[in-house]
Amino acid sequence: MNPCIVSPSLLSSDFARLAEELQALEQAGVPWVHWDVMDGMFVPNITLGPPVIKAARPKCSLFFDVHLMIEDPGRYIESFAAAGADLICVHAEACLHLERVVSQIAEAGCQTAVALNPATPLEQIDYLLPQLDMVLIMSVNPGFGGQSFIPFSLDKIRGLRHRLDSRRLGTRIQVDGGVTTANAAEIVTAGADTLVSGSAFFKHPSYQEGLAAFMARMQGKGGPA
Ligand SMILES: O=C(CO)[C@H](O)[C@H](O)COP(=O)(O)O
Repeated sequence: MNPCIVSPSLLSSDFARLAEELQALEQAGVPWVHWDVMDGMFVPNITLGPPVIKAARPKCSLFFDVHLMIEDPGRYIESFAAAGADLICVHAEACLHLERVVSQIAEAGCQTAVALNPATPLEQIDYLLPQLDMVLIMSVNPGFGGQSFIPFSLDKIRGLRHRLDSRRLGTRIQVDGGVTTANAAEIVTAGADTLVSGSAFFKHPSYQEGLAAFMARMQGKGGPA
């Protein structure tokens, strides 16, 4: 399994102070940040696009984990890559030709990832697993922060961990939605190595504390929830 990573979801950050937020996260030792890109079509919410990511890119060296919750994302892969994405994640449900879009991400020089909504079965990406750097298991229906973790997601994480290990694949398993310090250990025990957290992470008085609390839980050391 890969080393555990926390990727705070910027959806819960202060967008009016985005550059300062990124710098504070970097200083706290956070390795990745998760950008939630929403188009008001694939999900019932609208957030940001390539110009915001491009403006943020020179402000920090954080790994930009870009989650596209948009229809037909193949139209925008090169724009997000040029804006500074390190990893681009597209939804299986949003792509008519998923293999083509994943190849497009790799050709654009980014790490590749596919997200599955809670009700989408793992079988949809079986053939693609060797081409993926990461699979994102959505543990809420995408669109908004602050929702509750859907319990059957744990079974899905276990199923994916089994599929990856039996094929000796080092693909990361990311989990997004309702992830807190109270359930982080259970999610990692199920097989995930990359946790996205928005509301639970940003509620910590300092990002250093937030990161320490999540890492302690992910490494099975307990600590305050
Ligand atoms: O993709 C998302 C919503 O679609 C967010 O990344 C996710 O919901 C994070 O927020 P929280 O940790 O508060 O659930």
